[in-house]
Amino acid sequence: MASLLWGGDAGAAESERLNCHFSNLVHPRKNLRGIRSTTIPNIDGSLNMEENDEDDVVDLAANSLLNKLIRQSLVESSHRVEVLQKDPSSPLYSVKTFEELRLKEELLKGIYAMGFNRPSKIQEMALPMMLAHPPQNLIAQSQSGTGKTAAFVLAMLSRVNALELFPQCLCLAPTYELALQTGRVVERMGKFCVDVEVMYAIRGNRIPRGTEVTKQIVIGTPGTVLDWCFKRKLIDLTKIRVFVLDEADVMIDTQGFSDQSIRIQRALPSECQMLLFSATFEDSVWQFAERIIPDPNVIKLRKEELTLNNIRQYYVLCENRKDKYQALCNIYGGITIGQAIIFCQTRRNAKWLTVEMMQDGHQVSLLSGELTVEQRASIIQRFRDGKEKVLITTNVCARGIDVKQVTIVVNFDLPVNQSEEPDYETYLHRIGRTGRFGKKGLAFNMIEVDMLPLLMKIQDHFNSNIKQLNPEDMDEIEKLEY
Ligand SMILES: Nc1ncnc2c1ncn2[C@@H]1O[C@H](COP(=O)(O)OP(=O)(O)OP(=O)(O)O)[C@@H](O)[C@H]1O
Repeated sequence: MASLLWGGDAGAAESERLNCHFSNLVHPRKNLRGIRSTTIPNIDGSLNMEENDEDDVVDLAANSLLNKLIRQSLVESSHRVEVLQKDPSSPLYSVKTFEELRLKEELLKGIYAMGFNRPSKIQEMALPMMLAHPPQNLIAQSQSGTGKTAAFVLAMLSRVNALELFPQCLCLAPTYELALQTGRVVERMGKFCVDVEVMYAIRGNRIPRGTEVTKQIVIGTPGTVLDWCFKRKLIDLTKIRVFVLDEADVMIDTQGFSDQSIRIQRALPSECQMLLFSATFEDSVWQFAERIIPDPNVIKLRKEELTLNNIRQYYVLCENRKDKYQALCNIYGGITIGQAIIFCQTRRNAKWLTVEMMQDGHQVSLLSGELTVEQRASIIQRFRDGKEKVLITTNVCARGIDVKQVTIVVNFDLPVNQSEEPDYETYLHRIGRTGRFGKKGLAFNMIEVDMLPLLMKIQDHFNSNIKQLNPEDMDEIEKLEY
């Protein structure tokens, strides 16, 4: 291991940590791409919040990491699986137990030590294909949290030869932090695999030219991996047996990563097993997947259809921001609220509303884009645990984050795009936070008069009925139920 370090400085300590043999990786407190870390707002009443009028942009990589940090267990998917097998006559049954996969004893021990009892839906379908002889290529899509990482980690750990001291499995992830998360799964699942080691090809882990890399599994970001393979010649791609492209949807969202991944893939031997995973499957992801994975089996979960059918939508006409706040208080006082998420368009509005509500004695928390991912994860966790009943947020929370007990969504500001037109997708995703899994939900839109035409467009677009509510009419408000 000493040969992999580059001196006795702080960097060496970092490198030592990154190259360790399944040691406990400490997650470095770093910010993700696109997340500004300047000031962290105090939401404890002592408000030194800097005024920042920026809209928060949705960062796919940050959302993906956030989901991993707050997820405690498998997301049970009830969606239909579609399987397109490369060779339909090949007898690749799905499996119901891990034993049926004839995994190495030490892997079964690792799986059970992680508390897994049986394969998830995606694992049930994908593992027989991934572990088949000869190895088969696979493109797999399944929503976030359904067990994809565990599936391909199992495939990598099944195929490594601990006695051969060179990289045999290569996994590309879109960010430093996501690579570390995958590495942790390799560590935990491979806990009983003696002499199997993982190495991180990520920025900051600088390895001297000519160093011999002896670890069998390399996880990294495309840029650094490319550098290690072609410039520094640390990895011999012709010896790679399993190539994994994780989070393909996030990957193609990042400038340059598709091309870099394709360059790496082109240098792999034809017998290398190629696996691609993605939580979503838009056309662009599909086109990329087909370019990079030759002759694949395909597993897809049908998309979750977000609908507005079981959500009752209302709007309240207001003169200004103060007026909107008053209406919100009336609604809040008039009905029993489980938990509510309130969306604002800008950070400035979100902060203003947080202060107002706190001064009125409400327990609220604020989630906006300048927080680190770890801070956001902890806020969402507290909200999930019911420690706060109201979460005020910008668009950072519109997608992907699942808090089941939310019964009310408030659009304190309507979502609009840069051309000042309604942002229908975001509306659907915001409102879709409530009324999930057949439960009923309520949505309120606080509308200043000039925004009314936009609300009407939203109503037409979704062909749904958004009813006007008089915020002074407490009788009517009290009759609302969900
Ligand atoms: N068969 C299983 N039984 C029980 N828990 C599981 C099983 N497979 C995975 N998990 C757990 O479920 C959670 C989600 O799994 P995993 O991270 O593999 O999902 P994912 O689909 O890769 O998510 P993402 O799209 O965010 O990458 C993790 O906490 C993991 O430990």
